Amino acid sequence: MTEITLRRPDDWHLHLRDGAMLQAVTPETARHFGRAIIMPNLVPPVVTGADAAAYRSRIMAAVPEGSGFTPLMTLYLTEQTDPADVVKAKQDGLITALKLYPAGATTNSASGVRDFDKVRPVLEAMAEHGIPLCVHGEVVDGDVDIFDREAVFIDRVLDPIRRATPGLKVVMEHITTKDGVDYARAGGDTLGATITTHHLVINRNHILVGGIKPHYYCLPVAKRETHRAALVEAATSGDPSFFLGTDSAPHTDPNKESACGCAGCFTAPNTMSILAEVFEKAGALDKLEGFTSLNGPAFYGLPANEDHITLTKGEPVSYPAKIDTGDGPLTVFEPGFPLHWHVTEA
Ligand SMILES: NC(=O)N[C@@H](CC(=O)O)C(=O)O
Ligand SMILES: [Zn+2]
Ligand SMILES: [Zn+2]
Repeated sequence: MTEITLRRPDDWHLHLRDGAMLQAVTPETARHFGRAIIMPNLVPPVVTGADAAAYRSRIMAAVPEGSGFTPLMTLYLTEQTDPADVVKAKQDGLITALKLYPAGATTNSASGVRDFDKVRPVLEAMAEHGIPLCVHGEVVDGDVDIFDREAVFIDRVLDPIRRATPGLKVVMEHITTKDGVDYARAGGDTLGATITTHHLVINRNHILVGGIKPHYYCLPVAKRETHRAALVEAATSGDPSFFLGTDSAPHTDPNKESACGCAGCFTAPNTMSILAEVFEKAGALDKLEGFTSLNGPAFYGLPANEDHITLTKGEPVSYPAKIDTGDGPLTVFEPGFPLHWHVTEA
């Protein structure tokens, strides 16, 4: 096969940031994607319906003219979140989901949840009104090894929350382990999982062997190869529980290439090329559309995009190694293999 046409894809987990970075990265996603779930971990975070409305306007101002890109807004769940504000924001069409960050788990998560009992009324209101909860699924306990934090979160936090709040729709964001795959697969209609582009490509050796590679450092951190293989198997299986959330998470080079570098991989520009390569290698190009364009909308109860994009296979394509932003240079994720597929019509 040398050409493939898909319903226009959506990105169910995306960081656009704010200010100069927002201006630089929004066109990179708007070029190929129809919609994206916009993460609320700004400083300060997007916590109220009014915050989401204001952020949405700033994003729309950065969307290139003629693009049909639609940001789907989320609120950052805190111990102070007011259930009534959440329900009103949903009813006003301002938000699509809420985001749960365990306090301290990842970039800008200081306002996240420490005591899960405190957010129970919000979770109950969300279950009642069909508002999905997107979850960064890692415990933060100092005694839990960073490579085990996802699996422990499922047992200690996620499973109890789901049992206590029947009907709550949950998305396990950016799963990185076979444990995550198995739990998502067994979870029925109210449980979905996003998988990033980079976790389909790298394992922990890519970060650490032959010198430390800060541009491969993200959270949850990439795990050993057996886990990467389980993610590829899940993404390419056609199981509607799994859909694309790139977690494209831009940080400038000085912030990545530092003694204490930020977590996040910037994959917006080349994600579709990388995914086509990964799915082709797995003999599953026919499953790409489900993963990028159909399973996500079905989980969120939204229609798939009406329009299409076409990818064509040819000589290796190159992407800029970096893009310039008003905040400084930003490195584009380098998959480490040639990319033969590129988007020829979008
Ligand atoms: N994934 C990351 O490594 N970083 C994200 C936060 C997140 O999604 O956990 C970021 O905001 O930079
Ligand atoms: Zn996260
Ligand atoms: Zn993220």
